[in-house]
Order: sequence, then C-alpha cells, then structure tokens
Amino acid sequence: MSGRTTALTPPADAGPPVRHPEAPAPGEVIGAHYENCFGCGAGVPHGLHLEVRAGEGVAVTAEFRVKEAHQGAPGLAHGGVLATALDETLGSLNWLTRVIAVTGRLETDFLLPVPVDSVLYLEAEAVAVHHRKIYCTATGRLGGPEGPVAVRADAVFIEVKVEHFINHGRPAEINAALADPDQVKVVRAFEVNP
Ligand SMILES: CCCCCCCCCCCCCC(=O)SCCNC(=O)CCNC(=O)[C@H](O)C(C)(C)COP(=O)(O)OP(=O)(O)OC[C@H]1O[C@@H](n2cnc3c(N)ncnc32)[C@H](O)[C@@H]1OP(=O)(O)O
Repeated sequence: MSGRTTALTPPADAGPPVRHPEAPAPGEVIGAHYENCFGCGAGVPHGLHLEVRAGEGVAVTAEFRVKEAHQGAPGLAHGGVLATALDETLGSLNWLTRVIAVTGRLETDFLLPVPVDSVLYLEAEAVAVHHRKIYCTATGRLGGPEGPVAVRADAVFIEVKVEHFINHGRPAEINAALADPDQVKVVRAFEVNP
C-alpha cells in the first residue's frame, strides 16, 4: 500500500474551486494549450480539435465531432477516444483557476454508443479542491446540450509545477515549446497565479 488516497469523492475538509480573476469570460474560447496536443492542438491531423469555451464559475463546454479516424467498432467512436475528449475538457478547467494540473485518475462510464459524424456536447465542472487535488466531473451528450448522456467521467487532477513537463518531456519537444513565445506566454499566465 502506498498510503495515497486516490478516491474520487472529495474529503470533508475540501474547499470550493476558485475562479481566477483574469479567467476567460463566460462564452470565450479557451485556446489550445499546445499545438501538438491530441485533444486540442491544430497541428495533429487526426486529433480531436476540441474547442473549449469558458462557462460560469469553474465550468467549461466543448464540442467534439467524431471522425472516421476515431473509430473503434465500425462506424462507432473508440472508447479511448471518448475518454480523451472527457479528459481534455476536464483539463481545460485548469485554465479558469490558472493552476497547472495533470490527470491523476479518470473514471469513465460509457452509456450509449457514439456514431461517427455525431457531435458530442461536453460539459465539465470542478467541484472541490483539497491541497493539490482538484475533483471534477464531466458529461458528453449526443447531438447537443439537451441530448442524451452518452459518456460521463469523474476525475482527480493533481497540481504540478511547470518543471513536471520540463523534467519528464522529451527534450526535442520541450526545447521547441520553450523557444516558442506563444507557448511561453501560456506558461507565464500560470506562473503569476497569486
Ligand atoms: C512547457 C510546456 C507546458 C505545458 C503546460 C500545460 C499542460 C497541461 C496538460 C493537460 C493535458 C490534459 C490532461 C492530461 O492528459 S495529463 C497526462 C496524463 N497524466 C499524467 O501523465 C500524470 C502522471 N502521473 C504523475 O506524474 C504523478 O503520479 C502525479 C504528478 C500525478 C502525482 O505525483 P506526485 O509525486 O507529484 O504527488 P504525490 O504522490 O505526492 O501525491 C500528491 C497528492 O495527489 C494524490 N494523488 C496522486 N496520484 C493520484 C492519483 N492517481 N489519483 C488520485 N489522487 C492521486 C495523492 O494521494 C496525494 O494526495 P494526498 O494523499 O496527500 O491527499
């Protein structure tokens, strides 16, 4: 036993997530955090190309159109791709709190098959924070905000420093990212987090 608590239910002394005063306004698109991110980057031809919008509080929405490259069974989205869409949407919540965090645990329910060409309407919300742990939840509805829930997830994200990426990432990509002024701007926004 490691002694780590990996439960998805926040402990009793967890606090509410706090929206950063300079977070994107509700309705505003939260840009991609990295051009080569499979979830949001424009530089990945078969990626999900999720465009996430800030919501009220610490919540976001996103739309994901399932493409042929995302199939598992014939004509249906792969479960791992759907989990990625949920993960990416949940990860975007950190842009509203301006905390850098990575997925520690992601528990996914697949409730309905999701056909190619359908649009999954995703909603995610942070529900609690306990030290470095951020508890959050997401749903994906078929067709639009009123559609039936096809997938859902609960997750715990763990706050990390930017060194997490510098120390663990492959040097070629890390060096390229650090040489890119737009990427550095993304990181700086987090470093001034009060
Ligand atoms: C330059 C480029 C910059 C780019 C920036 C933006 C990128 C954004 C990318 C976003 C992309 C989208 C998203 C992605 O795809 S993120 C990619 C997928 N995720 C990862 O790669 C994470 C890999 N894991 C790790 O690196 C470490 O295990 C981490 C950092 C997570 C913890 O190791 P660390 O040694 O630091 O921490 P600790 O062991 O002292 O634990 C600390 C606390 O956390 C709790 N805990 C730990 N693990 C888990 C768990 N599994 N479930 C629940 N809870 C867990 C633990 O119990 C403890 O709490 P407590 O018991 O004290 O209460």
